[in-house]
Amino acid sequence: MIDVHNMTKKYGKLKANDNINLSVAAGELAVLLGPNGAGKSTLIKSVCGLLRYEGSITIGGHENHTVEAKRLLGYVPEFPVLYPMLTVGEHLEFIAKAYRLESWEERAQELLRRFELDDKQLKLGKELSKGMQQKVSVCCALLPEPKTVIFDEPLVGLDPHGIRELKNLIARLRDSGCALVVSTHMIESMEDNWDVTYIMVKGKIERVVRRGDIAGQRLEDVYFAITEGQLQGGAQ
Ligand SMILES: Nc1ncnc2c1ncn2[C@@H]1O[C@H](COP(=O)(O)OP(=O)(O)OP(=O)(O)O)[C@@H](O)[C@H]1O
Repeated sequence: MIDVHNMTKKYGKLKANDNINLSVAAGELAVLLGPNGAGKSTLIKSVCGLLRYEGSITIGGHENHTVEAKRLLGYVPEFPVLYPMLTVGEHLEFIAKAYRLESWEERAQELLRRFELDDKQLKLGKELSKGMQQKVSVCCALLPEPKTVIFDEPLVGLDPHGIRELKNLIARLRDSGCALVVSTHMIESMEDNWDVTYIMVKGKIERVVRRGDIAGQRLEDVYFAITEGQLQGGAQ
């Protein structure tokens, strides 16, 4: 569903993403790990068509800037961007109209209930706390029932109820055949559900780890072995 092929993104002379190859199939959850500045958000923004890059990125076989690709893709950014003067309910209505959804109201209510926002529907974007904004951002991304969803640090700022709900929702999306990418520093939060993990260091994919490859080991331990080894390697 998501295919990144020989993708490089430069900011001036800096290669924030250096010849990245990544592939996520339907029903697969890919975790993206890496130290601060490794290039995770740059990769995610490139996949979502928000940055220019060299190489190729397709979603469901469609070049990622096409309408067909965008219809398949949901994106939960690291920092939620809401319209300050739209209410919570109006955000969902806006998405429904933009995607020309039919019979969306029931789903919208279910999403809002799940994240305890059903009594906040008349609140304006600018009146919401950071965590509430994050929850609205998740509801907006999932309302069109995308076949691929990309989450950039989705659990940051959520309360314990929100964290549990989002983790359950991510597991359900995976079971229902969605291709998922989750970038996170909270490695333990994904221990139960991941299929493949891409570990990024200094703009490159340093290691691709499949669950079966590390039987008995914790993902966190694998991560430190690779990234701390790299830091020592970098000093050579
Ligand atoms: N708009 C920009 N202009 C110039 N350099 C940028 C820009 N955005 C990111 N960078 C640089 O690109 C590199 C990768 O940044 P990126 O935000 O992708 O890392 P990250 O892995 O998501 O980090 P974090 O875990 O801190 O969110 C960093 O060196 C960063 O300074």
